[in-house]
Amino acid sequence: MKYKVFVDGQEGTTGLKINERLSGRADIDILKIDPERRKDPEERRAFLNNADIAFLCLPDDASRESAALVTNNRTKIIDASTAHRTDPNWTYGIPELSKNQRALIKDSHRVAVPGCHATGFNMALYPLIQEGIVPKDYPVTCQSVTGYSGGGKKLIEKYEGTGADKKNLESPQFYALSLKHKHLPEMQKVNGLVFPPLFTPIVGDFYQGMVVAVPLLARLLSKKISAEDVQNILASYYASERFVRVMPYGSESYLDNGFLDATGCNNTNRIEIFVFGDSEQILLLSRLDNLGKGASGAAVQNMNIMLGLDEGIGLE
Ligand SMILES: NC(=O)C1=CN([C@@H]2O[C@H](COP(=O)(O)OP(=O)(O)OC[C@H]3O[C@@H](n4cnc5c(N)ncnc54)[C@H](OP(=O)(O)O)[C@@H]3O)[C@@H](O)[C@H]2O)C=CC1
Ligand SMILES: CC(=O)N[C@@H](CCC(=O)OP(=O)(O)O)C(=O)O
Repeated sequence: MKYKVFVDGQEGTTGLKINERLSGRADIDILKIDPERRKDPEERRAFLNNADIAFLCLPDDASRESAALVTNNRTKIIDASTAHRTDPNWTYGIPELSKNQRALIKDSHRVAVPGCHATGFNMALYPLIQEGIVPKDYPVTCQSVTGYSGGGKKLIEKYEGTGADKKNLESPQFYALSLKHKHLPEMQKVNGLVFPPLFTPIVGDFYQGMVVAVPLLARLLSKKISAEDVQNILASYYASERFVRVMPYGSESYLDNGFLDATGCNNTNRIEIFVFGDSEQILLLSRLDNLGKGASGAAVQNMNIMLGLDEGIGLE
């Protein structure tokens, strides 16, 4: 028996990647909607309700619409958008987050794939909140450097399209300067933070890959702890996770003459967590592929879990 999978948003950046990841699989039958009718709600309703698994790779409003179009209780939905990430009726799709999360995902019919920045942020910070090291009222800040595919077709067109004024795009650019980035609600909720983090993302002139930084001041933590201790804690927290690598403390050998590039996990479902610093300052850095563990890789990992399969099938 093959599982019937429908990708709503099959022509988009995330949809195409999911198709790529699933196309070689003998256990999956991908249901293809006529491209001309891909935005027609009635046609989508038919495809959505015929699928065992429906991936939503759509803008938020269209994702909400698709979720409402599913009227049977069999189709399982995996939503890559921001629409349902803090919705209590949906399960947050980071299986490695805690001991229970994988089981919750397995039993769920509605899984929200986390935002790419939020994935790096949550996976670095959550264990330290759980261990009572970072207090929930800590004044958390986060910086993140990402490739432009994170902005989907519109931002790709801006960087690659003909007629684009490339001059402005040569230097990395700060964005989301309203300080209301769409990932903030999930960053705050997952960790139970009292205050939203101060989050400043930066987009650069490269296609994919990202590094998310969370700096911590040891004197503001709940326990006396050094960067090396934090690395030990994260390494044991994720010790059995195949897609999470907590890099050795002081991992100078993973740097290129002191530089850390954002593309080191590209085309994988891997996340690498680095810890730098000393007994006063601690810097957590998560490196991942925004299109891998930050989107389509995570979506497929969640699907494998929801189908009761080995979660690594089709993932590197
Ligand atoms: N890119 C990334 O790194 C990540 C993206 N995401 C999230 O995944 C979702 C998809 O993002 P991404 O793939 O980058 O976006 P894209 O803009 O690349 O793709 C979105 C696709 O949805 C289609 N679409 C728009 N409205 C409708 C509709 N009403 N019905 C059917 N299809 C529609 C678009 O059509 P058309 O081809 O005509 O534009 C496009 O093909 C977003 O919510 C995004 O936030 C999540 C994690 C990472
Ligand atoms: C460069 C860029 O604009 N990136 C997007 C995030 C992409 C992502 O993965 O977030 P979603 O899953 O919520 O789309 C942004 O920061 O809004």
